Amino acid sequence: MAASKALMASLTHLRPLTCAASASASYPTRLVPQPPDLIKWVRREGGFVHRAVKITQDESKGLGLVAAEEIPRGSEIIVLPEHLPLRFRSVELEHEDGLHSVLVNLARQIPEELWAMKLGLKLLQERAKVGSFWWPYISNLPETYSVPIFFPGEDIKNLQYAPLLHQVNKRCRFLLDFEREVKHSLENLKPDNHPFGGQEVDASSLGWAMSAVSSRAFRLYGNKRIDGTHIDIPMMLPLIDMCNHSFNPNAQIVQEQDPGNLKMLVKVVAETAIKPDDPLLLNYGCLNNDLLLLDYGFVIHSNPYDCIELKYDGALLDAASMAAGVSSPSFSAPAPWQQQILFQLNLAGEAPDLKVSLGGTEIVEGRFMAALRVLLASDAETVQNCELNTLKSTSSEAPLGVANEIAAFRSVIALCVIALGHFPTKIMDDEALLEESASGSTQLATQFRIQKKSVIIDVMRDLTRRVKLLSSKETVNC
Ligand SMILES: C[S@@+](CC[C@H](N)C(=O)[O-])C[C@H]1O[C@@H](n2cnc3c(N)ncnc32)[C@H](O)[C@@H]1O
Repeated sequence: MAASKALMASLTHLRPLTCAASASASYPTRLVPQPPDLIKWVRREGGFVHRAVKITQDESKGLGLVAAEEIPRGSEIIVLPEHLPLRFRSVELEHEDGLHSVLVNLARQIPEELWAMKLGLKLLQERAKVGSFWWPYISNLPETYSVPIFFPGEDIKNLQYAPLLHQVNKRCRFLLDFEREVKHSLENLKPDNHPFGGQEVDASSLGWAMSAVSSRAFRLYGNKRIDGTHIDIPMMLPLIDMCNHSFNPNAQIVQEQDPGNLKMLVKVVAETAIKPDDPLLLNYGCLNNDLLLLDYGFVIHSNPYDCIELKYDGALLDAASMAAGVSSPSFSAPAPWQQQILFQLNLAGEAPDLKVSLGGTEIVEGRFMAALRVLLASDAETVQNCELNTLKSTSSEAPLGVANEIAAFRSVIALCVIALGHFPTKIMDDEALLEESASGSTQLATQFRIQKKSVIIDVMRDLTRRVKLLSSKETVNC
């Protein structure tokens, strides 16, 4: 079967666009068994790769780059000339004698939040083309991705966290709908006009391309707008995208103009001195585990940016604050002056944003903190004498008095208890499951939900400490 597929590909000058079933999450195989040497290719194409750079297999992160010898701080590690990054250039595509205007039209149907699919179309096109300039790069890409759109249904449920389930379902639904759109646009196209050389494209190959881009592309400066600001463009950066992620990176990406030809160079520069055998690590962004799992297929233990999302709901908040000892909270029936502040916080009104978060660097999202303080206060004047920014900040010390602050923190603690109770399993059960030889996706889903529960527990700990501290202090008024 595989041999006949390969034969077909060579006869038709095409490469098949399939997405293999996921192997091990940490060791995904590459698109071809022995892909070309990426470092040599980058150098051959006029790029620079520091002699210390080697590609190696990391224990849990797939392939990665390491330094074989010391690299001093500030050194250039990789430099890519302008023609190596892979990007979606609609203007160029439209001018290619109408051949790929199909791609441009398809790209227009992709919602902005799924930008990775747009560049994914270009990646699929290049993957299908024999003789593609980027084949040495594309053949080095993983064959499978550990993102949840490829999880079995049971493991999507195993995430146990509604906001992420919603995002995963949305992406799966999009891929199925988009598959139909793509098939429809490709119907009756002559082979010469077919952007994928006549090959079938389905939800699985679209998912492969979207995940390849979301887990590897970087959003960099593109051309300048008239006002001098730069357009943000996602690009796939050969070799640079072999760097794994850390919130404490030792390297960073910089863009510079080549003084010779004024073209844009993309560089990786050592941010710290890098010791022999150290991995070369970039920071993909201050991302919570939802985004890391959804786009990159991994989660970070004790991620300082991880948070949980809750809906601002008056009835639930009344229940939580009553459980915390507040006698008659007014969350579901705010006074007009309180309602007015909720409007300002966009927690009430015609199109309110009711998503609030706990955890991360803020502990309690500013808008939510202000709402709690205001709704638990009884004196309009004291509240109106306070700046909204002061009310939003957890580091402002009890701006409406100690009793108010304690009631607000206790209400959040009670809310955390309710949120924890919504998870069908306890951390202990999850940890026991991880001890068993569960599949890669079950392990990822389990690690994800353990981290979410840990965020809630950490918020409770932090707020309990604050309540204790406040209880021992005198009343502080704004
Ligand atoms: C830009 S690529 C890096 C190269 C990749 N490891 C490979 O084998 O091609 C990003 C992918 O690397 C893996 N990765 C990067 N940083 C990681 C980390 N800190 N923990 C776990 N996996 C990581 C994830 O699979 C992610 O989707």
